[in-house]
Amino acid sequence: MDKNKCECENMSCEEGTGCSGGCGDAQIENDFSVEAHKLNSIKRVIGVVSGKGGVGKSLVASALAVLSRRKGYKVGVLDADITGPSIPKMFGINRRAMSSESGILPEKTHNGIKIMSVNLLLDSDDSPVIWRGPLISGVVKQFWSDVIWGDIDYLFLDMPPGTGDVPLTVFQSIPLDGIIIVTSPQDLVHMIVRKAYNMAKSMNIPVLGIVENMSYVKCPDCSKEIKIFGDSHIDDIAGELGIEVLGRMPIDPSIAEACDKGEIERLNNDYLSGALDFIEKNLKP
Ligand SMILES: Nc1ncnc2c1ncn2[C@@H]1O[C@H](COP(=O)(O)OP(=O)(O)OP(=O)(O)O)[C@@H](O)[C@H]1O
Repeated sequence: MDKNKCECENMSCEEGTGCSGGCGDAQIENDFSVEAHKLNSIKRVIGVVSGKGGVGKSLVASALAVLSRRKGYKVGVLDADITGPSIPKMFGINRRAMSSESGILPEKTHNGIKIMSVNLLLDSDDSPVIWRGPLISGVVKQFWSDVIWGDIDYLFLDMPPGTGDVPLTVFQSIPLDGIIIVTSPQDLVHMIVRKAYNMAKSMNIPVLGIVENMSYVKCPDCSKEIKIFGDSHIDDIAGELGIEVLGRMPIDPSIAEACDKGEIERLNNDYLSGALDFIEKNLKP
């Protein structure tokens, strides 16, 4: 078989890039893993992914970190969304990260969540990151190998959006214990979720489940739930793929306000508490 032309039907397999999904001759080497920093003891690594941008992936990663910290776990958030880093802003962090002879030190939030993001290394928050894929992947690897996370029970990875080259390299570089797919209710959702699911499966990474964001908005006067994007298909998709629906979040102005003010740690809702219960049960630190 022509090595540049894979005839399998694996969704992450593109002509010229080879196949990562187990189709014989055209299989590419899929282990680009890097060693974690020697001072790190990270028990569980959970990737939060989305098939496309803007669906609330960073919000879900941050909210899960906040909930698990409240339960007393040692928690970190690795912002692997290098071209659209939003984690520091959600936590109200605008300091620059420090380094020591041994490595880079993550910043700590008010409640003690450790954060690393490219925004903590740039001169200013609004400097654009106009780098190509390999450079971006290199930075994510450094966040794993050069950052002194120390002892962490749960490290949440805010993955780069989509199912292209960069998220693929992150999948291959960092030993993920599982991923959570974030989506919004819309017609394309079947295809988008399946793509993210197939990508994780082709890397042998367990898919923990799906979180649906922006499921509805509650009328402030009559509390009626209005489905702005139409009916949800998330149960059908989850059933088809044999995975769990871990939570549904409405469009909630208090969430948007907390994110904008950098006060996500003050949010008090239980939209994702079921998701954390599931994680605790299935991925004990
Ligand atoms: N359920 C919600 N209710 C209110 N606001 C929301 C909700 N979900 C997301 N938002 C708002 O949308 C913004 C963008 O969300 P977020 O950064 O999590 O998306 P993303 O999927 O990570 O985007 P990207 O893929 O571009 O990085 C948040 O900062 C927040 O203000």
